[in-house]
Amino acid sequence: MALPSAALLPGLLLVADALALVLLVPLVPLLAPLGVAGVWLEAALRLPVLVVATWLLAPRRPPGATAAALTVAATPAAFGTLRSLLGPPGAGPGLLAAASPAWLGVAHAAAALAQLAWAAPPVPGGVPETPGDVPKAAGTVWRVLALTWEERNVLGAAVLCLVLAAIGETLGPYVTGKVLDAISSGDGLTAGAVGMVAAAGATSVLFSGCRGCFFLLLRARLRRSLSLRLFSHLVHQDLDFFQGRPAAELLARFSTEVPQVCSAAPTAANQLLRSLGMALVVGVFMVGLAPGLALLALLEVPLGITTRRIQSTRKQALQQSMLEASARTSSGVQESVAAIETIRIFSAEEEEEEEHSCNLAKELRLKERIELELAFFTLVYRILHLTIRVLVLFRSHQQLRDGHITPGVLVTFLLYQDTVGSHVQVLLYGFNEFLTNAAAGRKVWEYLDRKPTRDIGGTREPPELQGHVTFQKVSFTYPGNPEHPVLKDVSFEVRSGEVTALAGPNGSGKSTAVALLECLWDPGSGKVLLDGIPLPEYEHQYLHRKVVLVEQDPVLFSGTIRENIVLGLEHCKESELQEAATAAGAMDFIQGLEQGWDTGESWGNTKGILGPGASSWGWRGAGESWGDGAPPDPKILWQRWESMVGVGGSLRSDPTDAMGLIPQWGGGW
Ligand SMILES: Nc1ncnc2c1ncn2[C@@H]1O[C@H](COP(=O)(O)OP(=O)(O)OP(=O)(O)O)[C@@H](O)[C@H]1O
Repeated sequence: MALPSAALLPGLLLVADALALVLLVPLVPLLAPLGVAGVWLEAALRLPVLVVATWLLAPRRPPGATAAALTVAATPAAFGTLRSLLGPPGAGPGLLAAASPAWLGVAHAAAALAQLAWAAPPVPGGVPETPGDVPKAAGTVWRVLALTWEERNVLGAAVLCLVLAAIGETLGPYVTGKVLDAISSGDGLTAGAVGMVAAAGATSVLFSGCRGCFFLLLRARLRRSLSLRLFSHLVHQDLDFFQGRPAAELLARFSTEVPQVCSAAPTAANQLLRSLGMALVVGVFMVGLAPGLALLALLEVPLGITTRRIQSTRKQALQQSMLEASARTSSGVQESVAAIETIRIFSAEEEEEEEHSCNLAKELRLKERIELELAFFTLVYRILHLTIRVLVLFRSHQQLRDGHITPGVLVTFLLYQDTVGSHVQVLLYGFNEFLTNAAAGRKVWEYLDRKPTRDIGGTREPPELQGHVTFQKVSFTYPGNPEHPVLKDVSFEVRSGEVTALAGPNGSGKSTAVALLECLWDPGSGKVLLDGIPLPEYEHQYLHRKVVLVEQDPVLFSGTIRENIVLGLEHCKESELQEAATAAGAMDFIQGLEQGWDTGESWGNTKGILGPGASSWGWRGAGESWGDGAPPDPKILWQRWESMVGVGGSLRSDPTDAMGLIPQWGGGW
């Protein structure tokens, strides 16, 4: 049985390293006197050999092979550095090439353990699996950065303000110190000195404000751009994309994930750039003051990064499950609100309550888990910080005793260490948040990657249509139910100027035939022809202006009556609008309304038109008994729920819910 390449990797690295060390033995007399620099030089020389060795595993080279080679090369050097910093006086770092072969084994075992902790943080148990298709979109971080780059003007302005505000902040104490020096040297308080302090303060305040404003603007623009892109992608998807995918799940992407993804880069840039700059500058000062102590103190950075990395991977997994769990809770609420009549008829209120309570409990468990892990990792990080602090104090005590540093240097160093510590904290936390927020967009990117498969690129727009429909040996199976063919070799004709009815038992495929005629689906085999031309050859908008469907349950969009009637008709004239309303018998009813055609600016207003008059239009729920007025529309209830509990949602209209009767046609194309 062939060993997987990931299992081969440690053995291969061990052999390659042993070979490299044999080659390095002649260099030991040159490297040993260099101390810490020597061990790092040795690591740098071993690294290319190790990296080249991993290429031998191609084409099944495991991901992370270069990182493994890097860890193996750096582990002995890092150990040697620590040993020389903390070990007994005179303890050198020690070259691996000069050590006994057992050290090679120990170094590789330590590196393998570090790799294991980095690469495979234990997957949190008891977390509900993500439903349906697991997010696969890769490169979420790069995609967030690419999205942010599209708003580079605003980003540039924000970063410029950030730099100017940081300069103002840094200059403030410096200028204040200079003024104090001038006062103490007897020059007195000059207008110039006061002006400098005021200018530094004003610069800091002004640009801090602008910085915040530009980052907020950036976030808003990113949100608009990503929401728009996602929406236009969704409305062009094939219908099978929407099958079995609750609307609330899709809406959760808009209400939760899009804002989270769009806040990733602005928040990170705002926090991280400043902290990175400050940490680097102060870190350089620390190295200048006491290099040995600085190396020891700065050990906190890689160890902190490792801890945060493990935490981040676990948090991302938990958060993904949390997002899925909230999407499921939302779709449960939406379903219950939409199907309230059915629930009432079956007196299933308690079952629904129970299910909702179960969904909420799952969410709560995940939330608790996230918070517990946060507390645990904060504790680990604090212990790490404290340990490094104690080690620095211990080492500085030795250096003070030996006269390598003065008490003044020690105090300055410890103050710097605090500053760097707080900025490193922000860096690690901010970076972790950035990764988590960027990862929240996996499903959004996955949706954006999905291309519709149906071709709607027809071009025919004949000036005249007879309206002669032919079904030629049409067979069709819904993609969501491939086992159950709905239409098998169906052929019939519908002639222009005649009223034709399709009759058949429930589920025999009447609505499906109408959906095929509306070009909502492509037949699996056979053809649907209009005037002898297959439907896909007609231009999309042209076809849908000519082939019209009146559903049993019309969908009412938010907006005015006028907007609902002219939906999809770009240049509809007033006379055509009135003609359509008169033909539908709705003219008197519309004219009787206080705001006429403009009634229903929002869903709240449409309540007023759900009356006996409206019921003749077949508006759902009209005139039913819901207490003292019109029935509360599920959409309104859902919106209220959304604003109350902070989840996204709206109603899904089932596009296949078509009337099983081909309506009157002929002459009116
Ligand atoms: N979107 C869908 N996905 C999978 N199966 C579907 C879908 N829509 C309808 N079906 C199935 O296809 C079959 C035909 O449904 P269709 O609605 O076309 O029948 P119908 O004759 O119009 O029924 P009715 O008289 O009840 O309206 C049924 O078995 C139905 O369950």
